[in-house]
Amino acid sequence: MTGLTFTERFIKARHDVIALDFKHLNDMQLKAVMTTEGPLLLLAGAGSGKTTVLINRIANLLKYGRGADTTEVPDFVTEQDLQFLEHYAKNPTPEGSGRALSLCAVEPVEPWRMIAITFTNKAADELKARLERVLGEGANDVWAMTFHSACVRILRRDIDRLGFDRSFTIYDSSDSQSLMKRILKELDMDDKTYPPRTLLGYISRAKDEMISAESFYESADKSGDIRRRHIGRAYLEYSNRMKASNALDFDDLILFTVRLLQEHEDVLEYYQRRFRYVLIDEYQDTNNLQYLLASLLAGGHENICVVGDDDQSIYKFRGATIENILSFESNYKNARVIRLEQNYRSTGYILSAANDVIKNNQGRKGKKLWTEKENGEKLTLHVAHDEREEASFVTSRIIADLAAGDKWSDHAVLYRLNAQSNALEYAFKRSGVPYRIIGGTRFFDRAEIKDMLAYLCVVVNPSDDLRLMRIINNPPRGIGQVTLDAVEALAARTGQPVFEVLKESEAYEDLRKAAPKLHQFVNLITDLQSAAAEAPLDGFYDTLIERTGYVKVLEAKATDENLTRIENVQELKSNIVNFLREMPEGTLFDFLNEIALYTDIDQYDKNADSVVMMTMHSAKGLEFDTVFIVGAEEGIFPGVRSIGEAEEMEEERRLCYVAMTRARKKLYFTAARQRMIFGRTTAGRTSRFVDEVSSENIEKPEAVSAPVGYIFDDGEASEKHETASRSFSRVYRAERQDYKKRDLKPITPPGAAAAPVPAYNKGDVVNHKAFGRGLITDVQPAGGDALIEVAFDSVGTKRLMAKSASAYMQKI
Ligand SMILES: Nc1ncnc2c1ncn2[C@@H]1O[C@H](COP(=O)(O)OP(=O)(O)OP(=O)(O)O)[C@@H](O)[C@H]1O
Ligand SMILES: [Mg+2]
Repeated sequence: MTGLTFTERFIKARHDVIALDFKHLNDMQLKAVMTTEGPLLLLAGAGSGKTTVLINRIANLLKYGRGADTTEVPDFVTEQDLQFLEHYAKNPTPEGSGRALSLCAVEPVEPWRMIAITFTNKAADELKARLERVLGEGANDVWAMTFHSACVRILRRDIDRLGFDRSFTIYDSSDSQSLMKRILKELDMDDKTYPPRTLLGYISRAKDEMISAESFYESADKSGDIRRRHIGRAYLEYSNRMKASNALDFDDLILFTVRLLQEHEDVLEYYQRRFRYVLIDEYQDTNNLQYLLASLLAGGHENICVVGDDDQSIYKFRGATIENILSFESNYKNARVIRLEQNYRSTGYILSAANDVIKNNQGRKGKKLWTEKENGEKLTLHVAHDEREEASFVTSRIIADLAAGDKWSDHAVLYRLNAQSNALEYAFKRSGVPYRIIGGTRFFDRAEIKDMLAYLCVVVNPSDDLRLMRIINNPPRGIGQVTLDAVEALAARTGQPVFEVLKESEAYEDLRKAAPKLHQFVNLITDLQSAAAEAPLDGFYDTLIERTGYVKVLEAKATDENLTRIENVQELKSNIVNFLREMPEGTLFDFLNEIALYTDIDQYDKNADSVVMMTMHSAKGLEFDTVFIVGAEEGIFPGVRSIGEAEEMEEERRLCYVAMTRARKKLYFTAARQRMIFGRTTAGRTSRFVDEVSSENIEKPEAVSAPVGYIFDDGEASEKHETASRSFSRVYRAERQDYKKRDLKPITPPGAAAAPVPAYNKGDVVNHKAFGRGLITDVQPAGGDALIEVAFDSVGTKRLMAKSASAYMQKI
């Protein structure tokens, strides 16, 4: 150690000791973990360990404090200590670890001084879980959460400064849409000319640029452009209503937090002082507001670490801008940039295929990932006749993998559009494949769940007009539409929340007749409020069901649909119970907070063994052994709208890159020659992205003959195909209708209709490829097929369709 000062020796020894703790990382990753002070951009490709670095960086800060930037030696370190460290770095022993830690932990950072932001709750949970594994309880105090949850926390504390009440409610996108629909009606605007979704898109973009409703309207008014003026009025009205209901939408959460921090210096100072370290994952997908928020939070210490990949930017349509990542170096003067190039996730063929695709994009920084892994299996392209054959291909591959020892949850099916999940769901249900669908009609989107949540919200915040109007006559209380219109008109005229109008209903001429009923409703809500204050949440939920009579009404007319609804209403209680398990002191208020932030990804519980289905967008950051990218057809993926639009096409290609790089070992592309989607038949040739994969990386069927063109309606499609396809499409539609009517009773594939039902009988012992040995306990004829119930030794009882099951299940 000659030539080095005591300090230099200490710094080196400390570095080496810490490195022992992170020896699972490569050199560049370790460097990123040890670079704790100042702005740092980690720009790296998919699967190169960005998120891994983020987690280890937090672990390092919590355990040792500063990284390689330490310049001071703590007073208490003696020459003897240093010699011990130098020796320990080379020959670590379990006995020495305590002493080494106490010497190296220079300034361990308190967990609450860190905020780590990711995009999905799932990712945030994973972050917390991984931190907990490394650090135990202490990890709980790290703010590891989504942008939205962080904002809710900040706003709950100080939103009164912006003239809102702290008990504000949060509107999800469908709440916003209902509100917008109502506004359009009142403003006499045609929702065909001004689709609510489009209007909300404008509003969202305006918010992202921090253009208030007032100034938007003002400039629209001056412009003389009638359309813009209408949009401005809708925006203005929307803002006013939100304010009156004390409600915030998802964009507001971030916008208001940014405003709060910009307008109130003491609040800004509080957070800037508090958060010494700000870390952000998936930085390529931040929009302007999120960028501002990150900059504000990090403004004090400027210890901001952002990680991202310009090739994975897939949220341009939401206002995300790659600029945020590309201009990081110019925004922060002392910014350091670390690049990672080794991919640890995927096998050689998969990585090489992903590189084949993404290299076709022009505007990119250009990087090439490499892997030490074997080449593995080539990609597979399967071209099916239609979406149902595609689905059965996926099913059979998954079941074959199960037979070979894989788990269901090793498999993910990714699609471009939620609607594509339908055919897959049917196939999975018929074959007993457990699956989890993320997105689509989510549990929380069901009408009955929205009703129950509306009750809960109104109990907490009776000024929430939108939700109150949803439940005021639901279940029916004899309050007619005329009365409801009058109530709303009065609320609008007097500028009061609907609930206040109801309370004084006899004072208004228009309401006098209905006043007793309206009062009953007011009493119901106030009673529920006191019940909520007294009972624990789960007990209160029972009271709510009983007092509102919601379930009783459904029971009175016990159709299948109503029974399912009752089940769902009950199922919400499982959420409450689970919530209370996690947070025993949790209040109704806390529960609603959590629910309001459920995004699609949250329902994906990694512990439950099931195949995961989701859009490619939702798959960001996740990884699976086997990935199916379904619907790889021109017009579906890439979508029609991107065809002929260079920029959009690049975004689709990035999405393809994201999807492909989710796979660890096996990657399938599947396409259908014709497809029924949104009630129409489409036909498209195989996706250009598949063509871009070099032939040495993918196995393709010999001759892929496919029609040219993208979307036909049924008539056109049948002209271009043989008569068979016309009748197919009609049969298929009819069956599908039938299927809907009979709920879960199956549809029969065309041609298979005449196939005999496999002869399974009650009492037969069977062997199923995926589920193993089972005993048939029931057989019921069902629309030309049979619904059989099998008690399996391994997975318990399952209900399967005989025809689908026969491919995987033999009598023994
Ligand atoms: N140094 C390493 N040695 C072994 N495995 C690693 C290493 N670094 C990361 N991994 C593994 O590689 C996989 C991908 O890591 P991670 O999810 O952190 O990548 P990422 O860059 O965040 O990917 P994405 O761009 O998809 O978000 C994970 O399974 C992780 O455990
Ligand atoms: Mg990641």
